[in-house]
Amino acid sequence: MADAVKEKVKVSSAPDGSAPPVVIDPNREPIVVVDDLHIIYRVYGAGGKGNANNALMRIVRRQNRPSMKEVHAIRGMSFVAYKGDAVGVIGTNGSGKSTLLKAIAGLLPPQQGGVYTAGQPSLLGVNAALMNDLTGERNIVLGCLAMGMGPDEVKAKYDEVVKFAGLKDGFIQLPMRAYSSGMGSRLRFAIAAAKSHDVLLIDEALATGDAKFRRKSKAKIDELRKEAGAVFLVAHQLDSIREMCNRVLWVDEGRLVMDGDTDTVVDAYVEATGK
Ligand SMILES: Nc1ncnc2c1ncn2[C@@H]1O[C@H](COP(=O)(O)OP(=O)(O)OP(=O)(O)O)[C@@H](O)[C@H]1O
Repeated sequence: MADAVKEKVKVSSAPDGSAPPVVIDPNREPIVVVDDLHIIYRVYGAGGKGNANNALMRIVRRQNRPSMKEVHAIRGMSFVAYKGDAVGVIGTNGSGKSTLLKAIAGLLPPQQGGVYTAGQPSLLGVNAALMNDLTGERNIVLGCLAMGMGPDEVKAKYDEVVKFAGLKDGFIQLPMRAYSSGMGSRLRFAIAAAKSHDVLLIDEALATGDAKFRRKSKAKIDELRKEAGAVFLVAHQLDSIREMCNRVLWVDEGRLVMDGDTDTVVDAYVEATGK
C-alpha cells in the first residue's frame, strides 16, 4: 500500500495482524462500535457424504457426529461508525462483508469481541421478511407491521411505499413470486425506507435496481442518514458505493484492510484488485 494512502486513512490491522483497540472520537456520537470482532461458522458434516457407510464408520470409530469444519469469517475487526455515517463495505467474494452486516444486526454470535449499537439495527429484507406467495400489497402491510409500525401508520405510509417502489401497473396486486429480482428488491427497499432506523444495514439490495431507482435510493439513504444513526451498504458495484457513502471499509479475508473516506479507499481497492 502506498505510503501516501497510509497517511490518509486509518489502517486497521496492527503489524502482528491483531485488531487495534477501538478509539472513539469524543466530538462525535458513536452509533456502532465493533471491537475485535471474531465470527466463526461451524459447518457440520463437512468431512464426507452422508451415506450408510460413513454412518457405520462413525459408529466403528465412536464418533458421535459428522466431522465439523470451522470457517473463521471475521478475524478481528474494530471500527466505530458515527451518527450520520453512510458506510460502504467492499471486498472480493467471500471476504466477509455479509457476515459483518449480519453480526452488526445481531444475527450471528461473536466468537470473541463484540458489537455495540446505539438503538436497533435493521438488516434490510430480514426485519421485514417478505413472502413470495403474498401480493406486494399484503407484503407492504405485513412488512411495515413487522418493523413495529401501528396499523394507522401503515395506512398512512402505504401509498408512499407503493410510489417509491414504482412497480409497473397492477404488479402490486400480484404475488411476489411473479416479480423480477429487481422488482423484489425495489419493494424490499421501499418497505424498509418507510420507517426510520437507528442503524440500517443494506446488503446488495440495490444491486438489481436500475440507474433511476439507484438515484431515488441515494436520496432516500441521505434522508435516512439524517434521521437514522448510521447506514451500512454492501455492494459490488463501486459506483453505488461512491454515490451513496461518505466512508468505506475494505474487507479482505475477514480483516479490515482499510477504513477511510470513500474515494481514497475505493481508489486503493481498484488499484490493488484491478476491478
Ligand atoms: N452459513 C455459512 N456457513 C459456513 N460458512 C459460511 C456461511 N456463510 C458464509 N460463510 C463463509 O464465510 C466467509 C465470508 O462469507 P461472506 O458471505 O460474509 O462473504 P461476502 O464478502 O459477503 O461474499 P460475497 O461477495 O460473495 O457475497 C466465506 O468464506 C464463506 O464461505
